[in-house]
Amino acid sequence: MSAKGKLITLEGIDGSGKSTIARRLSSHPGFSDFVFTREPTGSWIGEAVDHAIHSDTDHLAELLLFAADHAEHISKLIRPSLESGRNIVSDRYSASRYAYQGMTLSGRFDDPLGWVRDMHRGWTIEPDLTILFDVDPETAVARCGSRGDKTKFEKIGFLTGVRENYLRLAEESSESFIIINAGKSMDDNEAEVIDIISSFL
Ligand SMILES: Nc1ncnc2c1ncn2[C@@H]1O[C@H](COP(=O)(O)OP(=O)(O)O)[C@@H](O)[C@H]1O
Ligand SMILES: Cc1cn([C@H]2C[C@H](O)[C@@H](COP(=O)(O)OP(=O)(O)O)O2)c(=O)[nH]c1=O
Repeated sequence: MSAKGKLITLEGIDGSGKSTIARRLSSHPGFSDFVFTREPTGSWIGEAVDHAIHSDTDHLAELLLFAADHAEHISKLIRPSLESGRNIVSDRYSASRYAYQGMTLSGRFDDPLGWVRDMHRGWTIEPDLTILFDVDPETAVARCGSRGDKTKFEKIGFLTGVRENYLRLAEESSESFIIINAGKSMDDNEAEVIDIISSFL
């Protein structure tokens, strides 16, 4: 039986440049045997999530859709790929929920980030490594300026809170988080991420 694969996740606020790097890695020869995936997924539940984030859906309902998409992602792709020894890079994963829904649900729970994290316990698969693309929200929003599929989350004030949540997560799980300064060029970000993943594996 082959050894278990590793789960590496890319996280950060909208416009931090994760998807650009995921796309570059997926065509890099050193990553040809990796599984590349993302959340929200392309499943029908992911489509429902997409509907939620482009409307004024109740925030708890929205969290539960994201979580349902995560459960489907784990059972259909993440667990089988890891068990067959494949390494995975996922553009967003559970920490997106802790950071974003930790913001949307503020006012509804005393510690929304902690509440959302707790509701994943017992069924999620924790990443082996999370690379946090840290960038200031002004830069991130400016980068997103021209893109057509803007979500309701791409606002400086909101993303400032999401960034704080990510930094809290990184501090609380420092053994599995690496923070990069994603304000650099795409080439520099790519080189740094390749270095991090190569030394991790
Ligand atoms: N390091 C960078 N410097 C300048 N622009 C960038 C950089 N990384 C990504 N971009 C641009 O910013 C926008 C958002 O990037 P994207 O990778 O989709 O971010 P994310 O997936 O984190 O939301 C895209 O138009 C992309 O071309
Ligand atoms: C996975 C996930 C994403 N999100 C947010 C982050 C994004 O604003 C949006 C996903 O849209 P997407 O177009 O995938 O954004 P990006 O290119 O920045 O990754 O949903 C959550 O709020 N919770 C989650 O659990």
